[in-house]
Amino acid sequence: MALVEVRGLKKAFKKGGETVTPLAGVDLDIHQGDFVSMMGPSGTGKSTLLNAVAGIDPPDAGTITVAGTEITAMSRTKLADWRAAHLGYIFQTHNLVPVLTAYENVELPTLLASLSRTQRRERVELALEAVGLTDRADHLPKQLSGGQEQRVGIARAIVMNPTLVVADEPTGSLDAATSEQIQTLLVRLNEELGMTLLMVTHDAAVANLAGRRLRLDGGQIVELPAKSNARPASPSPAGGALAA
Ligand SMILES: Nc1ncnc2c1ncn2[C@@H]1O[C@H](COP(=O)(O)OP(=O)(O)OP(=O)(O)O)[C@@H](O)[C@H]1O
Repeated sequence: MALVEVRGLKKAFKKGGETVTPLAGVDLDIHQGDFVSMMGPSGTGKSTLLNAVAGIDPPDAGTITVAGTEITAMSRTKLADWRAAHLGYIFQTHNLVPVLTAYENVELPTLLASLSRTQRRERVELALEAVGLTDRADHLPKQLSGGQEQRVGIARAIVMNPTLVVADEPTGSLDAATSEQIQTLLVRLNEELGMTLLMVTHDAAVANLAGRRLRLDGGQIVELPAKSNARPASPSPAGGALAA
């Protein structure tokens, strides 16, 4: 059984007098340890699919099952609890709370879980270490570079050792050098920490980091052939250092 099973997913929006149908019966399997990228024309529905899989925006029809739990059958309240425990979301812009330090921003998701102070501290320290920012823990977002802010956002996404990490244009607002740092980090999350990643990007080079590349167009998913220079699928077990 795949880690994520999407079946017959449909979503339409009314725009003016028209109906747009970004998802017209999408089927998709994502396996444990996959790094999957998704490209496609602007406005085609990539974020709509990502947000459905993330349990943020429910579909009109179809089912999404993650690690055996059908999230499309959950109430809004249960879904919020599920997201807190199982989902990491990496945004295009980091969305850090400006008055909190890097440490406190990463700590936020842990406050929703029943963890002791020591367990919380261990998780936050591991996540900051994973993104190479241990020495910036006490800095406010305005004291960090754009790349460091994005790394804090990534640490916050992985601090609960999520079942699935989704990323919507994670390098979209970064300069080329900073984008490369974040690309390296995404590959490490997958290869070294065994995280399962679903990433939307407009950048073909970033999409090519992934072991599997998808294209969403006309409401359907197309699996692109593996690139000859693509990295092999990661064999590493889920959890890695953050599993503690
Ligand atoms: N809440 C909404 N209400 C109405 N229409 C919406 C809503 N959300 C998305 N849409 C429409 O659905 C379509 C798909 O949007 P979506 O943001 O998923 O595309 P995308 O592929 O992620 O685009 P981009 O690459 O530009 O980010 C677009 O036509 C968009 O305008």
